[in-house]
Amino acid sequence: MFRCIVGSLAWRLRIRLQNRMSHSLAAVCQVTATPDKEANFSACKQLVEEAKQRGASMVFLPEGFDYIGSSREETLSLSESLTGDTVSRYTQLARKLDVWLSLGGFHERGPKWETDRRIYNSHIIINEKGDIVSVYRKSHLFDVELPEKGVSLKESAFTIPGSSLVSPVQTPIGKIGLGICYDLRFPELSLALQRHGAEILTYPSAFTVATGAAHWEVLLRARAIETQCFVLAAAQVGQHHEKRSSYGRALAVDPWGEVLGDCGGEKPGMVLVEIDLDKVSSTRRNMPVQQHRRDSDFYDGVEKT
Ligand SMILES: O=C(O)CNC(=O)[C@H](CS)NC(=O)CCC(=O)C(=O)O
Repeated sequence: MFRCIVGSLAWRLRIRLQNRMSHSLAAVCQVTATPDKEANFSACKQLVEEAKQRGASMVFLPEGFDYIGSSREETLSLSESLTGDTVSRYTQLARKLDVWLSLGGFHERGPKWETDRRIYNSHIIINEKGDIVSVYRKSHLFDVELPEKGVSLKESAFTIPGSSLVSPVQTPIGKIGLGICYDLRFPELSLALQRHGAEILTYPSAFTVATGAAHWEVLLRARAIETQCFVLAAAQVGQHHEKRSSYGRALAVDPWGEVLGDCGGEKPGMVLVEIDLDKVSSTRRNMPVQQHRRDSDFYDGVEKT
């Protein structure tokens, strides 16, 4: 009798632990998108299926998962609305596989598309039922010229900046704050999301090779350390077309700043990482930087000398 009770308790505990583990596995992916939307969907679908099979409850795809265009014209003409074919295929995939998705940067036609032909760069969260639960539109646009590094991109030539941050989303792996790529360079954004309750920050990206080599890992780890959040960054890797390549190294970082997973800089793939939210609470408890932060007046007011 006693052994039976102990046995049954142990069994239940094991199931509880297993559930907890399997509910907190995240798959952070990297892909090489091209202008071919069909091929991109099929490559991403394969990654999502594999991630699900390996136990992930949420899968992260990078900025430009839908496509990377080879000219401004092509980028614009391939864009769709949230009700278009591409997003609807992903909502069906999420429902069929019973998995959450972060679609890191969708080329979304703007509200006045017919007249101005402008798009948003939108990070979409889809739940396991296939509902869109959040859309964040990239608010810092990458208009950067680095002549000595061969980088010249002007995102604002075709993209409208989003007008606000969005509330962190409750998911099976934790509360997720949404950013996109270049947003990573603005700690104000990550701190604001942390203040609004984020436990995990996400920066799906298509970093250039030159800026990635210099800044990618440092920035991601810094954002994790400052906010004491997990940071998940799906990435584009390799050559998209004759004019553009991306740095890769999709990364998962824990709240202490340790790299938990790294997809490398070579080819498409994924890393599976356990999101243990106890790491968030213990890191914040042991070093309460958010409580030590002074109010914004303090940093605004510099004493005159
Ligand atoms: O253009 C598309 O289709 C998708 N969007 C992008 O690839 C964006 C805008 S050009 N890329 C970045 O923000 C790179 C940032 C970067 O490399 C850095 O901050 O160093």
